[in-house]
Amino acid sequence: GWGYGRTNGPANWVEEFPVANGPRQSPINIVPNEAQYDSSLKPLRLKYDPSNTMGILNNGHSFQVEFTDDTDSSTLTGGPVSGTYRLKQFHFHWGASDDRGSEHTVNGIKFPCELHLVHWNTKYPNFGEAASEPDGLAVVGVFLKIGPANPRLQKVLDALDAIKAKGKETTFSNFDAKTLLPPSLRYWTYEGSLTTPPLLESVTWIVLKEPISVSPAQMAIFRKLLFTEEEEVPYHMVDNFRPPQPLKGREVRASFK
Ligand SMILES: C[C@]12CCc3c(ccc4cc(OS(N)(=O)=O)ccc34)[C@H]1CC[C@@H]2OS(N)(=O)=O
Ligand SMILES: [Zn+2]
Repeated sequence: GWGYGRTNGPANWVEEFPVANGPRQSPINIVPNEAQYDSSLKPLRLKYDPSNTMGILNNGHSFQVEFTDDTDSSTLTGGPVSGTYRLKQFHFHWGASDDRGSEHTVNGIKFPCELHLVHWNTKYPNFGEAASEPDGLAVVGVFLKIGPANPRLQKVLDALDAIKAKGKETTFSNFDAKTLLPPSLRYWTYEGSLTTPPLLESVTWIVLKEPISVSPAQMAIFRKLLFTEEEEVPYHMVDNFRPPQPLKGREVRASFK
């Protein structure tokens, strides 16, 4: 199956997923000077209920914290979207070293890690259905920048020992995803896709301008995870990011001047 290696990585995905060369692929390089300030963009409204936290899973490509999505208690509204989008999961992408790891870049700058909070449009019956609609998903991207250790991130990192190998999951409860957001919710937004197969072109991307901090020691904890299953030859889960894709004429809007 697909992965991030030399023979099954982002350059090969088009063989099985031809949409990889589609008109609205993600991630992209964001050039702030070319982003159009749009005064009609509304403030982003994120309301997360910690009691919706279900568990934490190593899916072999990243790890994700999953939320129950049967009510409107953890939602994204406002911002560039209309309607209500429910939080389904959040996950990360990171590098083998602190000089790379993010999917989106800013003026070509890579961050060591990028957080994605994945939400689906409640005008569709469920997450899977929404994922195949052009306005089905809204993903909030948050850059992580090397700095002081992030105490809110630490609660997630402390759970990783229990999900070291692909397919492992464990209980994880009462996590307030809001604590992973920076003070400012100023954002860039553009129409894009999933950044992993099936690369569906169903995502309204909302990339926050302000990063949150992560320490080098905390980055080392991400890198102890494995892409591989317990019985297999172990490969560390690192460099699980897709590089920026062609903009193909898309506009990137800014919620701020
Ligand atoms: C399409 C699907 C739902 C969404 C989804 C999928 C796969 C990879 C994904 C990667 C993401 O990561 S990212 N970096 O934010 O893009 C975000 C969402 C993803 C499948 C899984 C179930 C749905 O498939 S389905 N229709 O039920 O069979
Ligand atoms: Zn992602």
